[in-house]
Amino acid sequence: MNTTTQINSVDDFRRQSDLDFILSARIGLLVQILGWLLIVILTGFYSKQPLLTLQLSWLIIVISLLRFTHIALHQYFYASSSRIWMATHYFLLLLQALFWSGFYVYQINLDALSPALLASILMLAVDSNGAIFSMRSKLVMTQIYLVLMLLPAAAMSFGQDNLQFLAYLLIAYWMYLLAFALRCHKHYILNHSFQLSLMKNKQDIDSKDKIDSLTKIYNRHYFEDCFEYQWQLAIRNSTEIALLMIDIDHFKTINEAHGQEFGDQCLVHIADVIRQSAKRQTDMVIRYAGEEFVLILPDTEQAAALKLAEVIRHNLEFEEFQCGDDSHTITASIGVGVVQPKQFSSPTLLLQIAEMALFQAKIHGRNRVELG
Ligand SMILES: Nc1nc2c(ncn2[C@@H]2O[C@H](COP(=O)(O)OP(=O)(O)OP(=O)(O)O)[C@@H](O)[C@H]2O)c(=O)[nH]1
Repeated sequence: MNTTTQINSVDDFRRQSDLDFILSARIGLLVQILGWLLIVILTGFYSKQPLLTLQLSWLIIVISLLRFTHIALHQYFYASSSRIWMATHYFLLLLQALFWSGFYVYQINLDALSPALLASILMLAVDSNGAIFSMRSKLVMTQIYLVLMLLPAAAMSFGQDNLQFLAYLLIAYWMYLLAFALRCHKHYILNHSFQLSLMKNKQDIDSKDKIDSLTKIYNRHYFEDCFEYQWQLAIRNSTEIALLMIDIDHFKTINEAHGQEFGDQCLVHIADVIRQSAKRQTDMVIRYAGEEFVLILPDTEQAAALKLAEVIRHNLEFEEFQCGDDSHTITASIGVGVVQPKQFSSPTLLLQIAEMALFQAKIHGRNRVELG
């Protein structure tokens, strides 16, 4: 089960803090059941009040089972109804807090110094302390939980002459827990903001490493990384791999006639045309050099590669490029190489074949496709 979502937005953060809140409640559930068993057995509460022990045991078991089921099913239902799911979680959690403070209040009215009362104070202290960490993702909920756990106990102790010291101790403890809760929550937020900024930096670096800033297609650096990989994949699968080397004709003249900005927009348009013409998910469009593009076509035969090269050449020529009032007809020469890579061969081979074919296309008059 994946408990960590990638945090890119406020919604992602809310989802992650909900999940942290839900999942960290699991240990608390065990503590509650164990704590209850120890209290009723070790303090003799069961022998004094067997019927009440059974009734309360049922109650705590039912609440714990409901909470356990709710936590276990979160992966199926949380996504579709996150608010209702969290509201139910809070409700069951607060019910459990009320169980413990109710038990304390009942004890104090029955016998102010019974062993079960002292044990339940210990339980309130242990559980509240554990809650600070497990609920660190939701500060308001932690505070409500502490109020329900400790306020009734403090108020009732205050009302008993011989237990007023306990009321002061509980209030002091409560203050300490509030400060501790604030600190834990602050750390939680800081940790996530740190992760978020790390992830953003990584995404920036990744995209700078791969993507050409002008045309937003893959850059040569990425091409060098992935061409070798595609080559090895083709060897492994015994498939052909095609490479189209596309060079824009007389681009220098375009720059000189219309200016650098027009030339830049022209390159963006060319990248779009190539990207739209190559429709397979596995096809890779790369800006190889200034006005030179490469298209890698994994698992593609010669006839299909030639057909696609012709489509690109045609689309470039017949969609006249327009930028403001200026327009220009773009033509490209395309060299096509297709090979079935053999063990221990180098991908440079395919690159050389396509480059030679491109050279042929240029010397045979440009605006044409040649096979290497
Ligand atoms: N606007 C713009 N021009 C670029 C960019 N990168 C390269 N160029 C220009 O592309 C032109 C390439 O010129 P050449 O290599 O002589 O090729 P060509 O003029 O296209 O001629 P042929 O390829 O022989 O048809 C140069 O003038 C470069 O300045 C760019 O990012 N933006």
